[in-house]
Amino acid sequence: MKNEIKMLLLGIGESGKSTFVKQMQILYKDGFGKQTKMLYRDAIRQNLRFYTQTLLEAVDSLELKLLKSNVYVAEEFNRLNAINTEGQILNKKLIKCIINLWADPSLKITYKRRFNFQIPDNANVYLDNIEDIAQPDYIPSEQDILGCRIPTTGINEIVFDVNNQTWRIVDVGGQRSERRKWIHQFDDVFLLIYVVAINEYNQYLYEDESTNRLQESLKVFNKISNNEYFRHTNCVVLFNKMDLFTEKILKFDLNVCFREYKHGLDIEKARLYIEKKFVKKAKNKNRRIFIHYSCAIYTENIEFVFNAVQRTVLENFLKETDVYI
Ligand SMILES: Nc1nc2c(ncn2[C@@H]2O[C@H](COP(=O)(O)OP(=O)(O)OP(=O)(O)O)[C@@H](O)[C@H]2O)c(=O)[nH]1
Ligand SMILES: [Mg+2]
Repeated sequence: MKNEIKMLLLGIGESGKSTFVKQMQILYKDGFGKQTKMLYRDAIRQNLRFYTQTLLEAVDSLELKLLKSNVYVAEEFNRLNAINTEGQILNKKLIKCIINLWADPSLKITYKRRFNFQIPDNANVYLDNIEDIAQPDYIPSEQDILGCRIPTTGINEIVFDVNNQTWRIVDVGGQRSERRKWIHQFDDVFLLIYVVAINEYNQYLYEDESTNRLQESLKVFNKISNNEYFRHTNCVVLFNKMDLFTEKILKFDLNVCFREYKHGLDIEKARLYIEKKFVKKAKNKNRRIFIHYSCAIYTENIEFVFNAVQRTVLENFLKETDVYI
């Protein structure tokens, strides 16, 4: 095989690229050291404060009312949040405020209507577990770390060996401002993985609240899959966040994203419809596009997907060498 296989992860912001890399760290390297865990602990606490602030702002914009007893709590939260600008600080008063606010029926309703504003679909997990996360001796578990959101700026790389093969996985930031850096990573890519958060069909971009996320992802895939650089590059489209998709698609129709879609609230039909939309974009029919579905926060699932990806690479490598025999 090759000395080193370079695999490039592309996809718009929040699709799950860095989560995939975290899984490689767990599966094929030595997981997370103490120092890294402490960095994630702080980031998780920051996530918690930010989610509460976002929900409070959304309560206002949706014109909902907090319980009378929580009006003061919200003011107190905003005051403390503004003083303690270091996001990782969760003192006792702040913790109490967050617990009370998260228990408020209006925050729960707001969270259910989250497609109207910007908050991740898994924000509830940390909010539900705030008491553990706030403990002074809290050390995040692997699962906590996999759920943590830190947008990538610049380039993030991981190199590891598996089955006598060295892999270099390159992860980039997917938000619009980050995408102009992508081109610097296009050389020598043996395998391109384009990650799509399939559940985001009713959400709008963080950086532009008038653009649907799945539409943006399709547009970016169109450019990438037809880019001269990748004319001969093996390409996997990874439809990620299947756990959130299967839950959401039974409640929210896909026609909010594709107006012509008329198959109703059906997981299989919606999944295949989206898959076809992506496959159709890749015009070069001499190169196969491989499709996989995933839930990047589950280690076993990503192990399974990565094994399948390795088989794909091996088969293609054999085909390529055939040509030279
Ligand atoms: N429930 C669920 N959450 C996921 C899944 N994959 C990723 N996430 C969460 O989605 C959020 C965004 O994931 P990231 O890996 O940071 O996304 P990214 O593509 O690296 O984003 P950028 O760095 O901004 O380009 C994180 O909070 C992850 O925990 C999934 O399959 N299911
Ligand atoms: Mg990232």
